[in-house]
Amino acid sequence: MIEAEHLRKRFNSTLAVDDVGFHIPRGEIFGLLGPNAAGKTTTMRMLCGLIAPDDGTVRIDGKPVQKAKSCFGYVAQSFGQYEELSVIENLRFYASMYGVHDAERLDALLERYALSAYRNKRAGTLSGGTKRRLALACALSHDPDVLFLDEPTAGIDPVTRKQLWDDFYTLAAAGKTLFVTTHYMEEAQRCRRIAILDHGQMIAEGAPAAIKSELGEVRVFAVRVDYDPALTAAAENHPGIRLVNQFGSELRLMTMPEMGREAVDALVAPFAPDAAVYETEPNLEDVFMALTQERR
Ligand SMILES: Nc1ncnc2c1ncn2[C@@H]1O[C@H](COP(=O)(O)OP(=O)(O)OP(=O)(O)O)[C@@H](O)[C@H]1O
Repeated sequence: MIEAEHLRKRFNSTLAVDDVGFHIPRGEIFGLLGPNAAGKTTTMRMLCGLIAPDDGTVRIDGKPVQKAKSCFGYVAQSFGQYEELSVIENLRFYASMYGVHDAERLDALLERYALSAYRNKRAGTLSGGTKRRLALACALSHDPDVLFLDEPTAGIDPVTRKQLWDDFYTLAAAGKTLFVTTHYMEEAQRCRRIAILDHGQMIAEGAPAAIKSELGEVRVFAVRVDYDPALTAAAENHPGIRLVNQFGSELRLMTMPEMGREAVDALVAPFAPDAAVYETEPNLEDVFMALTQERR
């Protein structure tokens, strides 16, 4: 449904996107993950035809992107609706841009995205979650096959985020293709496939579970210990450790395969003699941090 090949975009001295491509079939939710300034938004804007690539091609449903605009909807990172207009006025406006004047369809969208109660409220007065639902309803007003969502749940609480994701799954199950950029591991984990972008380059692509194999042979140990700067420094300076990451009361250590349990115990003991240490599987955050930090 989305075919992008060898995309490249430069802004003055910054090579924002460097030879990026992917093929995304109908009905898939594809996530583009990367740190700040990795090139996610620039990639998405090229996919939508909002900016032209310096190199490379984009086809949506087999058509060049400029001829496929009615096939997709775009939800920008920042609220793109008119704050002074009411919810229904915004929806009518977006629908009319695509030649849709079907009042029943718009009422159904308000109902579907729990917006009926806010029908005549000014968009600027809505909560963050309700604004996201309005943006989604506007992007879907012409019933597109593809939806581009730029950080769709940034700044949204976990309950509202889950509700939005339930909506995304419903759309994918109905055959829509969703392309999502995100910083959140939990969100990336929900995608069928993801690509990790760093400094404009794709450094990994695949199903979230499969992408862990990009790390090669590593072991991950979790130490039940509160943050201790001395232990963290010792771990960071240890030649057998690839990644050190504190999560609340758990210190995660990604080690080279030859560094085993005894060596981790020996490292931790002088700082936290009673701390429980156990071996675990790498999670997506471990993969993301290791791949992006090592490039730095
Ligand atoms: N219009 C522009 N003019 C100049 N530089 C730009 C422009 N748009 C993006 N860039 C640069 O291109 C690089 C990639 O930016 P982009 O916004 O695509 O990254 P991102 O991964 O979406 O980041 P974030 O997660 O912070 O939104 C950055 O260095 C940014 O400063």
